[in-house]
Amino acid sequence: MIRFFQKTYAMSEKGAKDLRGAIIWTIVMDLSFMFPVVLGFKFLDEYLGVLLHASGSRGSSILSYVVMAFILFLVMLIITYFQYDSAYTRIYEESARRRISLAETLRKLPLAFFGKKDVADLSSTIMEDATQIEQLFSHTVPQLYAAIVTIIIMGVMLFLYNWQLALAVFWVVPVAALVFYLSRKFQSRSHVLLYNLKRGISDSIQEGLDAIHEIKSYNREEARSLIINGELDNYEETLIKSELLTGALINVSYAILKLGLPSVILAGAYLVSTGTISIFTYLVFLVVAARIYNPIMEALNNFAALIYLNVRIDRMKEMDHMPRQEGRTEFQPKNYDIEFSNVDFSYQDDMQTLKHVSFTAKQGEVTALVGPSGGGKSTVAKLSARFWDINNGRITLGGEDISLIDPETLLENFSIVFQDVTLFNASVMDNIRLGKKEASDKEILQAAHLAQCDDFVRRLPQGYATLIGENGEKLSGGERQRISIARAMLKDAPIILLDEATASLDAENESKIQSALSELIKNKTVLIIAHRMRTVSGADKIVVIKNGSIAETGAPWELEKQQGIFSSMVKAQYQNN
Ligand SMILES: Nc1ncnc2c1ncn2[C@@H]1O[C@H](COP(=O)(O)OP(=O)(O)OP(=O)(O)O)[C@@H](O)[C@H]1O
Repeated sequence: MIRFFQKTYAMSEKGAKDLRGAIIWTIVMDLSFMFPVVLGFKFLDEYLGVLLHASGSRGSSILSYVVMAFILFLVMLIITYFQYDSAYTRIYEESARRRISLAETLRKLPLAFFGKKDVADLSSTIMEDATQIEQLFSHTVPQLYAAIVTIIIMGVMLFLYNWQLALAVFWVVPVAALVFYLSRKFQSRSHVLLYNLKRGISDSIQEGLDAIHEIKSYNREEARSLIINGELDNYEETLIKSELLTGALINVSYAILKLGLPSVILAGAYLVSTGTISIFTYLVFLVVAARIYNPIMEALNNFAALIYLNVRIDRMKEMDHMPRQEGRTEFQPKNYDIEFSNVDFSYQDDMQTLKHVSFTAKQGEVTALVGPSGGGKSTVAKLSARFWDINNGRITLGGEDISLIDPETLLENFSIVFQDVTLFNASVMDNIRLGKKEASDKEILQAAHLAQCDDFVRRLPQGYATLIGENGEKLSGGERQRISIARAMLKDAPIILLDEATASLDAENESKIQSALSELIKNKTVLIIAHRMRTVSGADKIVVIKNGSIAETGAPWELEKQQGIFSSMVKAQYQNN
């Protein structure tokens, strides 16, 4: 049973055990709700038995019934407490565990996985889905399983008591369940459809918000609204259709269940008239028939909710089964040379991005990746830090295969300065501190100074304590980049990955960043994505990447002599300047 719950509901072992406990307590609670009915019948049997089936005998006093009722009330109270504790407290604990485990999964996914589209989707899986699931687990699931077991127990007891009337009570249940079962396929399909539509809408909204500047500057607000409105209309239409059909099927099931009571009335009256059963038995079944269909309807309702749960659980399982990046957490390389040997890589199955890429970026040297746009420079740089795992070949750091090293451990050795700097709505100081969380204020100020941040920070209202807005919106591109360089300085990792995209900066800013960078890269393994040939002349080694393959490699002066791609790029750039 534990295994079944773990597999079906993507639960931890402890969570599955707690769910079993919640179900057992809910069964006990459901059965305990029959205590007053049983006591009532015993009372009726004793006091009115003579009238009903000529066998009553007054054994107990009314006071003893009051005492028994009080004791039963206390027992029911205790049972309800345990049911509450098992269904709510523990299931919510499992929910917390589930969220933590999803967050852990995210940590182990390749960095490249976190495209903008997926981030909206992932946060909705962690927050919204996990909340829905926790509600279903605390209410629906224990109630459903408990209702099934309770109804079976009561059914067996009623059949043993009188099979003809039990048949009159229960014939409707399999028929109603059959209608429900037949509708299950439809419900399940429409829930998957609705869920995916909803995910699509949140992606579109997220995308719209992310690109709000572009949308406004190109006057695309109306077109964008039309797209989102269209998606919302489609969702609404599908939702109404699904609700109508699901509602209709559920109501057919309810209507069938409602035939149960008239069946008992008719069959009971007939059996009493033929003297097959006593009026007392008839009464018992009438009371049972009046009470039993509500829990069955509830069970059917819960069953419908469970179908919805499955869609969400499947999404969680999908996340759980995504390929994770794992590896050794101890890593002491003998040096920091990065070596690519025959590396093949593709983002999508049908398109190879890198083909047989081999080169070495040596420690203490600057290796510049150059080549036409879209050739694969950024891809090579990111692969060296294991943002993705490669398809073929080997990438080593200090002779050790990086695919065997835990990505977080590996990244401790990298300082990365890319074009798209991410800043947080915190102070300048705290944004730089991201490079080394235990750094003292003095170290941070030193790194900021080296990265030429002092002059622009001085102009900010509270200096280094100024909050810089969502993703540093109050700063210019060059200022953001210098903060990113300060972070890298502070981290002082042995390998530097640098996207030297400073072409958009003015001359003063550019020279400041260049001097900051020259401080940063001293004595490190430096892999630089170079856009300007001027800066590349100082590199120790050039690797020209074109169409995903290495076209040329060597020292700048060697390549200039070859009159190949590199030399024509250098010439083209000088002609343009
Ligand atoms: N996340 C991604 N998913 C799918 N394809 C991608 C992804 N990132 C890059 N590509 C594709 O891989 C190829 C190489 O891209 P890459 O960014 O490595 O080139 P690049 O040489 O750095 O270009 P640029 O100089 O313009 O920055 C391109 O065809 C690009 O469209």
